[in-house]
Amino acid sequence: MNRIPVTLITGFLGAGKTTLLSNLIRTSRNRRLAILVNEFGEVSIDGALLRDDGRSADAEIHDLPNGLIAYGDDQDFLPTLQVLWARREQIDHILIETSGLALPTAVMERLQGDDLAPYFVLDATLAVVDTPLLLAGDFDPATDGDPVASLFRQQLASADIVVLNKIGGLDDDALLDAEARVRGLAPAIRFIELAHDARLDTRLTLGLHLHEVAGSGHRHYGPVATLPGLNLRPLSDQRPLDGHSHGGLGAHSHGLATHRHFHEQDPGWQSFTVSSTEAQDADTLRRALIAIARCEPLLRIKGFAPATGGRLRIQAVRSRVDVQLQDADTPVRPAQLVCIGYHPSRPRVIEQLNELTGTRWR
Ligand SMILES: Nc1nc2c(ncn2[C@@H]2O[C@H](COP(=O)(O)OP(=O)(O)OP(=O)(O)O)[C@@H](O)[C@H]2O)c(=O)[nH]1
Repeated sequence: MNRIPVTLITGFLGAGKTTLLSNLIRTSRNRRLAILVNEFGEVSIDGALLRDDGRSADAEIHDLPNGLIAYGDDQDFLPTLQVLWARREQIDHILIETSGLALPTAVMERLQGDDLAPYFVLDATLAVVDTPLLLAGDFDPATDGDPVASLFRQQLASADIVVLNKIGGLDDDALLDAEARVRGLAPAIRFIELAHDARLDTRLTLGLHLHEVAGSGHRHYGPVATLPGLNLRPLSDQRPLDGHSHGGLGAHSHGLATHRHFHEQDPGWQSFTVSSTEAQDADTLRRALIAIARCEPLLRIKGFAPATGGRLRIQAVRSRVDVQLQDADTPVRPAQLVCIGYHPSRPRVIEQLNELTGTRWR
């Protein structure tokens, strides 16, 4: 029985995961793809973007609303995979985009559990990196336990492949510097790939079989027993995955219950949606969002807004804000902006949007 290969795409907020996926869908016409998109925030923007791009003809998109896909209380992951397995004749490969605030290890663990391992096989885990932000030191820890730096590092450490994205305009020295930083943060990374404009060759991305061992049914991710140089075995009451290494912690063993704490969301990370029914002017909105991103602890803003002659598509990563007018026949709907940050204030964002755009937000 052929298992369905699964590729995980992880990476910090705004690194370019959805853009990369969109490009992969477009260039993988010979593979039938199922895409699971998992976002932090109650409104799904990424699934809409993938569908909107009109490139999803050969791919089916599933939005998974729980920002922590496959974590302890996620009720959607298993049923979704069961549905996909039931339709396996129509699916060649599954791609899962984790939220920018999740670790991929929860999915990796679930895939290797007894209920899924006979049917699915992890192909590879890719971590997408916003290279200019990496080079600017935005992921260097500001303080001990800095939430951005520590999540970024754990995401890299969980991956097989790091994809350096947004590299247009970077010279060789900058790329070597980025590679050295990645290797310093995650020495066990197997490959580093360069994505020009969020484009990767599908041959370097899908069908890599990085987690298969010839001649055996399947192997578990990172069991202590197979860590290089370690002659350890999982304890008798542990499943093999219980002993694995987390970024920065080194190899260690612990039970599944203790394991959970690594996957719990830091409550400081918050997402909220602001909306407006009034038409927005692209330039005014862009300037307003730049000003807001500079004074509020927001790391990501994305969504849509109505405008005269069409609708605006808004994408902001920190204070880099992109507002694009899309053609008039896309349906106009109330503006919905998903804002994600570390202890951001919704009332302050609304107050500033009202003031800076001259329109009413709530
Ligand atoms: N210049 C440039 N911009 C890029 C590239 N890749 C993505 N972007 C832009 O970066 C922004 C975020 O891209 P997304 O693909 O939505 O990022 P993401 O990682 O899916 O974001 P979250 O799901 O919110 O974590 C968008 O404005 C993209 O157009 C790239 O290679 N070069």
